[in-house]
Amino acid sequence: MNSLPIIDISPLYGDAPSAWQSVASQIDQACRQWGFFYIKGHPISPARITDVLGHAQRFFTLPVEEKLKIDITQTRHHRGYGAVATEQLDPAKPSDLKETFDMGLHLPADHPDVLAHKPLRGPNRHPDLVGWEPLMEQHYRDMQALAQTLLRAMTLALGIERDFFDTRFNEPVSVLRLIHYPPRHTASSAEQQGAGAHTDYGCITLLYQDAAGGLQVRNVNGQWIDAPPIDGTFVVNLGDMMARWSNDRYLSTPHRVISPLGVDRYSMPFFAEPHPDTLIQCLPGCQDDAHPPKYPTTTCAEFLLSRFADTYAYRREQQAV
Ligand SMILES: O=C(O)CCC(=O)C(=O)O
Ligand SMILES: [Fe+2]
Repeated sequence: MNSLPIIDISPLYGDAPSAWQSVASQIDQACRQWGFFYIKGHPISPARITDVLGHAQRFFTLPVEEKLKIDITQTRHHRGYGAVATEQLDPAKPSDLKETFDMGLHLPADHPDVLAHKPLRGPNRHPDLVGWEPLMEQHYRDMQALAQTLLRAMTLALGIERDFFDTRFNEPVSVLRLIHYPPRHTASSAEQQGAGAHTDYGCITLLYQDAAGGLQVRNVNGQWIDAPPIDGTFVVNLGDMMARWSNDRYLSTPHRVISPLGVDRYSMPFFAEPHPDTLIQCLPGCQDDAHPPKYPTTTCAEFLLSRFADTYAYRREQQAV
């Protein structure tokens, strides 16, 4: 249990339907043992990654007043820039040493959910940088498609209808996040972590990380294992909604980021989360007399909002008014 599995998902893009079964069973095993794995053979090109990363670096080097023009704490629908220490993933540690940009599905002002002031629904808030908006909107769509391909493979392992997730990811609340971890300067400053230990909230997360390193995953024996950058891969992990859906057959595993000494780190997680009204309840194949449902039924939006309130002080303040 010292290194994460690497799964080649290129057969999911070929013509042989039987290849799906083999990829699905590798994913199934990784989800049960780790809740974490790498994928290679995915369709997101290296040129795209370089382009998005270059834009992220350009954005994060802007003066903070410029970035705060799209301050996430001034929104109710979770879009825009989060300055250093906006988020505290581990309540036992200081706030995280990272800055972020979050975007979701762009919904215009006249969309029924926006008119009804539904939480997490609304327009994206992009910085005013040439080429930014079309690139990020395209990347969001491509990451969503990749997530849904993986989820379709997972339906084979979970024994549910092939389109189970597709129907639930209509107008999803998935988030594409860009993160900059400023360098840590002394070994003792490890106390303030880049990202404190946490589990993800959603369904699955696809993470690109640059070459700096620092991501760690807690294995089933409670040891922290490095998840080093591997060229051409994404790190995939399951979030709490998938653990709930699968009655903990699939693991939502704690992880954290220790910022490397003296170097900046950039990463880009894509959090795949379904339509806000989706019921998160134990799947039929994941329960029996010996394994009754462990979690009460909730909805995607209700669950996400309660987790956001745990990690963001500004959201607790918003909910109090
Ligand atoms: O930046 C990373 O490598 C991981 C970030 C993370 O775990 C998160 O944002 O949920
Ligand atoms: Fe995470």
